[in-house]
Amino acid sequence: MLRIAVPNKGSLSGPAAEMLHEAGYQQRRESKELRIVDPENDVEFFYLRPRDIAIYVSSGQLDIGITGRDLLIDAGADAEEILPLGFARSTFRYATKPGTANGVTDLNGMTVATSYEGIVAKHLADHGIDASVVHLDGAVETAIELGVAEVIADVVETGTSLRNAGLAVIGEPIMKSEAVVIRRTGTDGEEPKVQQFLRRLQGVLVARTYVMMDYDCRVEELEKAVALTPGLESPTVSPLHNEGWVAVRAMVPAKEAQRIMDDLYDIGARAILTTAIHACRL
Ligand SMILES: Nc1ncnc2c1ncn2[C@@H]1O[C@H](COP(=O)(O)OP(=O)(O)OP(=O)(O)O)[C@@H](O)[C@H]1O
Ligand SMILES: O=P(O)(O)OC[C@H]1O[C@H](OP(=O)(O)OP(=O)(O)O)[C@H](O)[C@@H]1O
Ligand SMILES: [Mg+2]
Repeated sequence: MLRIAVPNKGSLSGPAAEMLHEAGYQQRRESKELRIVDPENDVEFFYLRPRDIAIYVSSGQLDIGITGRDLLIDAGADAEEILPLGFARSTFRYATKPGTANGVTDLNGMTVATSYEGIVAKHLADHGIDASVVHLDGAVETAIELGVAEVIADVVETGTSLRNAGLAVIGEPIMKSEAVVIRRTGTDGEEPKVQQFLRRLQGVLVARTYVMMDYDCRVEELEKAVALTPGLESPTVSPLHNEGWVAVRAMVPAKEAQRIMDDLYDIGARAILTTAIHACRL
């Protein structure tokens, strides 16, 4: 049975449960459940603190886990990313009151407050900066106002928390993060159960980002039309009863669907329609 760690709380837990549900896996019914077995899919889910997931996976007790890239790196555990999942996107950045510093090279001798001590200590060391790091559990934006630090390093999503605290980011992002699937470093990547789990999640990602597009066009315009809708492998082209016309079917990125429909219309395609993809195996 595949043993999988999933976040039990915080920004990652809701979207992770939703994605697993879309991939056909049973999920817990109430938030106090710490572990459930999904016998039909031969999987057991362990609901753990997102920050701890890399540690459990690196210990070898659990096969794979879902966590944030930033949390994985911060843990410094023996685990590696195998599939980015496209949700819980954020950047990790330094921020100060305006006028305190302009970038990491100005941080010598300062104190940096953060919940991600592993990332920050390494980043400072990599840049040869001698600064102190104070570990706080959360709400680190307040640390500057209360005199605990001159600088913070924290997750930034919309930037609202920083603005509310009168802080501004400095320097380049330390890293970009999103939810990721992880496994113990160096484990067998070909394990069929793991591969099947990854294929299911990839199927959800594709179903979320692509739509199916169908249209009719004149044979003379087919090459131009196919250039607009190349599909993943190649589009399906079927003859129509009316001679000189074909029907074309291809997957297109959902974000570009409206523009592609306009372009197809302009070259004479008609009856252009899109349908949602519910599930997929590439
Ligand atoms: N607005 C956000 N706030 C916090 N984390 C976010 C946000 N957007 C994305 N994330 C990602 O979610 C993960 C942090 O989740 P975690 O559960 O540890 O903290 P949280 O969502 O702040 O919850 P809590 O503060 O209740 O512990 C990180 O990978 C982080 O990059
Ligand atoms: O850029 P934003 O959209 O404002 O999001 C980022 C903020 O959200 C998180 O805090 P959270 O609310 O989880 O509280 P915490 O700091 O106590 O974890 C994070 O630590 C930042 O403070
Ligand atoms: Mg938080």
